[in-house]
Amino acid sequence: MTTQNFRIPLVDFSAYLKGTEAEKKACVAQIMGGFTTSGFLYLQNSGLSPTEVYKWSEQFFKLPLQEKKKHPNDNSAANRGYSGMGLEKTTNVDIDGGAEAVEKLRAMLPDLKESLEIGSDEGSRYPKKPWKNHYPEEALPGFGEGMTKFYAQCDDLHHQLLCAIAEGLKLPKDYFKEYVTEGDHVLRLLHYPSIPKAVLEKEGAVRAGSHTDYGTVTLLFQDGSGGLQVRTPEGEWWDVEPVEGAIVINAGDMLQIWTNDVIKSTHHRVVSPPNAVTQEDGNYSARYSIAYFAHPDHGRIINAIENCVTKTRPNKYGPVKPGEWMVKRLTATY
Ligand SMILES: O=C(O)CCC(=O)C(=O)O
Ligand SMILES: [Fe+2]
Repeated sequence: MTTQNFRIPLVDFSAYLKGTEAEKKACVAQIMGGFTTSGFLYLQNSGLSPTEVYKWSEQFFKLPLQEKKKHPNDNSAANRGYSGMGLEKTTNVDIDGGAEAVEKLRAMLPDLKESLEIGSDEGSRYPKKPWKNHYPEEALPGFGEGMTKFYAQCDDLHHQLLCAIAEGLKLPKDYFKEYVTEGDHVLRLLHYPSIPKAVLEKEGAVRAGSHTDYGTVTLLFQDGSGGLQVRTPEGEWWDVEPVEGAIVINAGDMLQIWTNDVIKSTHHRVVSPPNAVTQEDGNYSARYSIAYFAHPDHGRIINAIENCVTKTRPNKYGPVKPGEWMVKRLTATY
């Protein structure tokens, strides 16, 4: 593949949800076009709105640091709670170099962001887990309820996307369904604080370092700030400009492993926004995003799908346990 056929299609998902058979088929082809080239697409008319969650997110990050620190994300297996500025270093150097390589990178180029990770809550939909979410209910009553609702809505969209992907791979529509029942997904609220222009324009400075995501797909809601970039096969950085009302969807490592590289889990990062207007004080304004990392059930085994393995495309990855993959990568990057 070359940069020439690299694309991030703008997909009207209502064609898949409510269209005729022909419209559905065309929509599936568009989705696969994105996932098999750039690994990214924009999704419109998904029925999902992040407006309420953005409001909660702004309120959460405005809380005093000592309040936020009452809810630390200090356990990679749980992956729930607050991470302060520069704590996580999103990168892939862990895969080859391990935690030590990440540590070196973090010292040089810390990520300029803070985040709150949220997992599934025990209830009618998901089983009990050994960990609980850190909801700042005292400071923000209703926060937990809002997150639980949005988490499930994102999961519904995840299921619909997996059906479309299965169809695109010529598999039964519910092929993936049995692998995604336990709610091992992560909802992450992200805040990239306002920052002096000079800091972000320093050589190598990033709001979030280059990395791939770990799961099936990521649903990414970004505000109008810009700065998200995806890496082309030639190693150039391609702007994923914000499109109002559209969700950015990208494939993660698990889909790449499952499909033996037919679907791409592409490197992406967040840098200084290309069209940003600086504030009067010379700062870039704050950026908010919300990411939903959908994951297969952590205890399952993922192996290459049969029709993605051919003589010319031999099985590249061994069997992988999603939970082990994620903990290994999170342990190194935090
Ligand atoms: O904030 C963004 O736009 C991207 C964040 C991201 O890629 C991640 O958290 O994995
Ligand atoms: Fe990411």
